[in-house]
Amino acid sequence: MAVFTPVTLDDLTPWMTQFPLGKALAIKGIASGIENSNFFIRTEAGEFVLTIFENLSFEQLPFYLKLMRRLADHGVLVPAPIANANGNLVVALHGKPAAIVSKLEGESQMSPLPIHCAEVGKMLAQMHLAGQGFEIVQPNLRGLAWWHATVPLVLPFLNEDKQALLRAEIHHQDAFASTASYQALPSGPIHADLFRNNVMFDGERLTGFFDFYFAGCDTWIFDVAVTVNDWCIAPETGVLDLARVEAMLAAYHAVRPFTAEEAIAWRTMLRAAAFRFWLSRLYDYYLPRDAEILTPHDPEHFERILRLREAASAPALPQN
Ligand SMILES: Nc1ncnc2c1ncn2[C@@H]1O[C@H](COP(=O)(O)OP(=O)(O)OP(=O)(O)O)[C@@H](O)[C@H]1O
Ligand SMILES: N[C@@H](CCO)C(=O)O
Repeated sequence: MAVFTPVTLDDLTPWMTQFPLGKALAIKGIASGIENSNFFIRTEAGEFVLTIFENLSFEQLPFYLKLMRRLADHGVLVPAPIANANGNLVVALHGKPAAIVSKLEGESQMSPLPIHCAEVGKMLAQMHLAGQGFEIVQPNLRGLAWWHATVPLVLPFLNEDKQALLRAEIHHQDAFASTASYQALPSGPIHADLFRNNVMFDGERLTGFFDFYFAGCDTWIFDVAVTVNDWCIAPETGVLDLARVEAMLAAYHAVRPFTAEEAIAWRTMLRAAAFRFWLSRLYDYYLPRDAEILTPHDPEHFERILRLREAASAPALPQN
């Protein structure tokens, strides 16, 4: 159950009159998802998704909604936010921020083949390029500063071995973040959570990226690493599947060539991407917010991946 704020058709009908979508005809809560209240809605203009944001504020939301609007306008397949009569993309519903976006066709591909990974790599590169020059700068709120704030909170729950791993990795990431190679990495708005459950496919055709609510400004190569660490692994072990890694990286590189600094950063970024989700999963596991996280994700999955990425060299990035 992921509807924290219920909405009925009677609630929706007067609220919808501010949107150019005709009359509201039906509303249905979406069961999956752990962050927000999501609904499929049908209006005279078609099918849409209504989201009520449970944790993000009115101040934070324009970054995400305007970014999605910009990406959609540049031909990147993402849900297009719908503005109300005053041009606002975020409007209060039951006292909380809410937005309507277009509904993507298709479903998540949880057992991707190299062809799916290539589609994701290509669209990810297109997304990075389309985000260049985006006027709102909001940092990745799960970046280095958040890691430093969060590591001390989870350390008391961990055994010595895990504590040592967490400490050593944040030290390694700090050291790399101060290098000239890191400073030279291309950056801009990134999705930052492009897991398989945040992409839709219709067969082999990618129909869209969604769930942009962890997006922020950070290095593009970190976004690639997050994506590879979920799409291109054996799910039980976290070991990289070379055919899928190569398919994703080659497709990305064909649209937006990797730089020499990114090749230097690659292995550290794969570790950073594993570390980020190990840490957030530890935090959600040991310090859950109210009753919202009903089934916390398994932290050990990303601990395993971090250990693997530390121990073994990563497949090289393509270079021109
Ligand atoms: N624009 C959209 N088009 C089609 N389906 C959507 C769209 N947005 C959300 N959904 C559906 O709603 C579900 C939950 O959405 P979403 O993943 O954004 O929720 P969430 O609360 O942020 O969850 P989580 O953080 O666990 O991913 C998705 O798995 C998807 O099936
Ligand atoms: N993708 C995150 C959840 C937040 O969307 C995880 O698997 O830990």
